[in-house]
Amino acid sequence: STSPAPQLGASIFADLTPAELRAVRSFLLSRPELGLAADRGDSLASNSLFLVELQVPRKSQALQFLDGGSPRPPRLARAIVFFGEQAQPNVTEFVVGPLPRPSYYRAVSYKGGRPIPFAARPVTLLEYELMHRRLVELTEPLDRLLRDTTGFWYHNCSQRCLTFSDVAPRGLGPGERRSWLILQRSVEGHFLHPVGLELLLDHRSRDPRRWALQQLWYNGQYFASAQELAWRYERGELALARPPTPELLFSTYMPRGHFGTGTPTDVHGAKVCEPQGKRYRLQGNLVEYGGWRLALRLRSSAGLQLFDLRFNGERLAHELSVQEAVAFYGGSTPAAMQTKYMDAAWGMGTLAYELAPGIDCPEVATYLDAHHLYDAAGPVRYRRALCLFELPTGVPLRRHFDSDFRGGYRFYGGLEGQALVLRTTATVYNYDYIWDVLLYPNGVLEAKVHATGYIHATFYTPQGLRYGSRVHRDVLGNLHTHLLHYKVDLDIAGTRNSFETLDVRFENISNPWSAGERVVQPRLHRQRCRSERQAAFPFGTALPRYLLFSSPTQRNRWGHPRSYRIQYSSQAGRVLPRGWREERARESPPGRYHLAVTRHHEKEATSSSPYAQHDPWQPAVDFESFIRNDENIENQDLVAWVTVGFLHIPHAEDVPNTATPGNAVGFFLRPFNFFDEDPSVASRSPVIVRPRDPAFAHVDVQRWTPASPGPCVSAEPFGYNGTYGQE
Ligand SMILES: Cn1cnc(CC=O)c1
Ligand SMILES: [Ca+2]
Ligand SMILES: [Ca+2]
Ligand SMILES: [Cu+2]
Repeated sequence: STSPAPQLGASIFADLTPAELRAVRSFLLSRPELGLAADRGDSLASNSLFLVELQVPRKSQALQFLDGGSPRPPRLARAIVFFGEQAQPNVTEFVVGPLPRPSYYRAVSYKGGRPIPFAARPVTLLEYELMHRRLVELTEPLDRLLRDTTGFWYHNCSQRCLTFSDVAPRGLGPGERRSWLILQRSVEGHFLHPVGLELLLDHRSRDPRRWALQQLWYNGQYFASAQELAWRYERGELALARPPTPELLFSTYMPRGHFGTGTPTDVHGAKVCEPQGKRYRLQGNLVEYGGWRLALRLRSSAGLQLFDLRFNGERLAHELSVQEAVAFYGGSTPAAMQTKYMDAAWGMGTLAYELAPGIDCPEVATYLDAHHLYDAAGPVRYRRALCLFELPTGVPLRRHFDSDFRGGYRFYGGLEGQALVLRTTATVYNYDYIWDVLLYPNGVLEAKVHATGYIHATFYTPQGLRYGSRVHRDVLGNLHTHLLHYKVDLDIAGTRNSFETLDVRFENISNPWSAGERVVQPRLHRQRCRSERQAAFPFGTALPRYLLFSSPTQRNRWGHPRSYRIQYSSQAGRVLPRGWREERARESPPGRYHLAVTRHHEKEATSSSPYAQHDPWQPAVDFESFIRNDENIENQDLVAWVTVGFLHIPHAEDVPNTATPGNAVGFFLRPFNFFDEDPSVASRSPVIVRPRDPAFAHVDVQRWTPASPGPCVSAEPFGYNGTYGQE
């Protein structure tokens, strides 16, 4: 587990242990003035503790401690309470401390200090259970219709049951809480089995008896009530959805069909092995590998959060973390057109379910459990929520064959390619995101996310074809844009940095060595961004190709400012037209921008919140306010807010699942004149081969690793000839 090893600096960023989570819960429950219910019972009109997690130390305190001299910052917790019992129900966040024996708490607010409306809270398991119970009652009039046309039903069901997927936002303006629900057959892969009925359930009241269906959509038509729909059915006035055909379940992983070649797939394929053991070190939440050293944790809201990222002892970033994942859809059904998912509100960080060895991570990976106190009466253990492993990248980190162009060579040099992978997943209902951070021994860090799992699908009608592909008889895969948001608090050779872009412009000059001729060629075009507005790059405009964070004072041996570069692998684009009334909110967090560079402020710790999904119109964290004051960003502590993403137009091959190849986006952090040469020269893994005689009959192999790696790699010892020529 990632429980803190207190002697290590990294431990100040370690997630709370189960004992610490329990201590915070007991302390808050013991405060009579908070009136917290010990168990959530059956009522939404109670005061309940929703979340407890680490309150990350302030950056200034953390650095003073990590860089020596100052005492360890107090260990604090963040707690979210739903005050549902009050006349004016609300959500309040608290800081609780000090751990391990808390003695105080204080309410805290987001920048701007706006109270968090009760209607903005995430949906709890209790609310889902109550929604289900109410739906059993409300769908009773539809029993016959559902049984006849789908072969499944909701009311009084023990087998052949229907289930639902709910979409969000849950309304069209602040304070609303009414959700469109997509009814689906409860079979393996139910997300691909919409039955053609969508229901709008108003569940705003704290009293579920007052919850009601406001509208229904059945096979292309709207109805004001379940009774109206049932009545139209009884009278034979409905265009009916067709019952399912008794074929193999198309949404299953069960194999079917054959490949066109005889490649065996019933034996194991290639595997990762560590012939001489692990080369990385994990102590508590501290990871060390190939020059890298960092602290990790898993935030309940958004997941992976790394701190104090260093290479060769030098800090490169204070923080690198996932902030939000959004998916904005289009469609002809009400649920599809309403779907703008913002996954932090669905507890994305807690949705890191068990990783399967050999599939989700190599067998040899190290697996870590996580503990979350999120919508539960105590800490919940998530087995194997995170893994780390050294991965052969399958491509050399660098190599050169130095040909003599006469059938021989002067030398061959190669450095095998490996990276340490930190991996976790988030299964946000239908979708599975695989979050990776890769550490390469040349000082490069890659953040990458793969999308897989089931598409969010709706019932096929011909009108749907404007919004996606028909992927089965009754199923439309709706188009959507995925946006993934990261915070990168780069500290390049110190906390004071400047930001500039570098690209090329073409110059047209007279040719200095041939009078009368012209030379057209690229030259460097450098643009220093002096303020936050200048460093905000909206979608729809070309992102300069080099985005550089530099030290204002330190230069490398060759006189260049020591810099790191952010390099994108992304096809993110706009999800709503600018200016549309919900654009500001719905694209917030920083979904308007490929990149925004802001001044670091403690009050701007995250770009999203668990409340963004349910109150996108007045977001608790208004990212635009981070840049609205257009602060100077020269020689300041800077934070990069990075958005990557892609447009997903589902297609037949998204069945049964979206596949990872081609569905990965991310970014690299790459040194750019930060070092004097490639720091991977420190690796002892290169192999150099030199011919020993002019006939190439013998070679000298120079290496710093054993000639034969060990038992799990082919027994053939290393050999190299290097000559080439006619047979
Ligand atoms: C229900 N839900 C919330 N987010 C998702 C993932 C994207 O489609 C699903
Ligand atoms: Ca600012
Ligand atoms: Ca910084
Ligand atoms: Cu998708």
